[in-house]
Amino acid sequence: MRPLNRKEQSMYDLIAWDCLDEQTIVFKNPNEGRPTTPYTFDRVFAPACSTQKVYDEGAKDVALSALSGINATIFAYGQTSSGKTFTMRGITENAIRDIYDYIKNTSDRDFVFRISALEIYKETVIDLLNRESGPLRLLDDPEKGTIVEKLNEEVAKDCQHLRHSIGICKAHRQVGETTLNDKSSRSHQIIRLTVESFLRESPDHVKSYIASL
Ligand SMILES: Nc1ncnc2c1ncn2[C@@H]1O[C@H](COP(=O)(O)OP(=O)(O)OP(=O)(O)O)[C@@H](O)[C@H]1O
Repeated sequence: MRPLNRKEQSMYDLIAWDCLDEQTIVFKNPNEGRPTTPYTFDRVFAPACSTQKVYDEGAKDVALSALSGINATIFAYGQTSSGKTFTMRGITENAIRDIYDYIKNTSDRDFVFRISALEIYKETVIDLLNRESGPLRLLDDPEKGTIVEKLNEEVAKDCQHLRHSIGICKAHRQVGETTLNDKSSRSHQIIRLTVESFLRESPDHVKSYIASL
């Protein structure tokens, strides 16, 4: 649950749900006489929870599992203005920090990161790292599944470079207004990070491959 934003506070809105515990929320029924139904989740984060806590307890393990070769996805789903963009930004920043801390502490391996980012807006797929490329086509590949033709994939040279690329995606996203959110994303965004890692003592052809990136 997110706290009320400035606009909602200025309109004296009220939070409609109570967190009973870390798994349960219940609708605050204005008609006290009628019982309300509790809804149970794996984990509920109350409005005062920091994004750091949401990341630590809800996303960190998934983000770091990618470093051990497991495909991992973190996604936010919900109605307009529920806090998806806000939360995903915090999660992405925390994940980048932890990934680069992991690299620093893994001295026997070299890592290569590639980033790609797309936006789906009104049925059109756009490359967020190269908006000028125009709408991209989706193709069905019998082995790889759905692929996005000509989607740019950049090698992230270091942490700053990765943050810079994510900043470009943020700047390139469509923003509009909905009745509930002045800065609604009005679109879906997918950021993909691909990780390759090699033992430092790799054969020469692997070292020259890394150097060529
Ligand atoms: N955890 C939070 N703490 C404080 N403010 C928040 C939090 N989550 C969201 N907000 C604020 O609530 C508003 C709506 O959030 P956000 O834009 O992230 O929603 P959204 O789900 O991405 O909406 P849309 O689908 O319309 O793009 C913004 O003003 C944002 O700053």
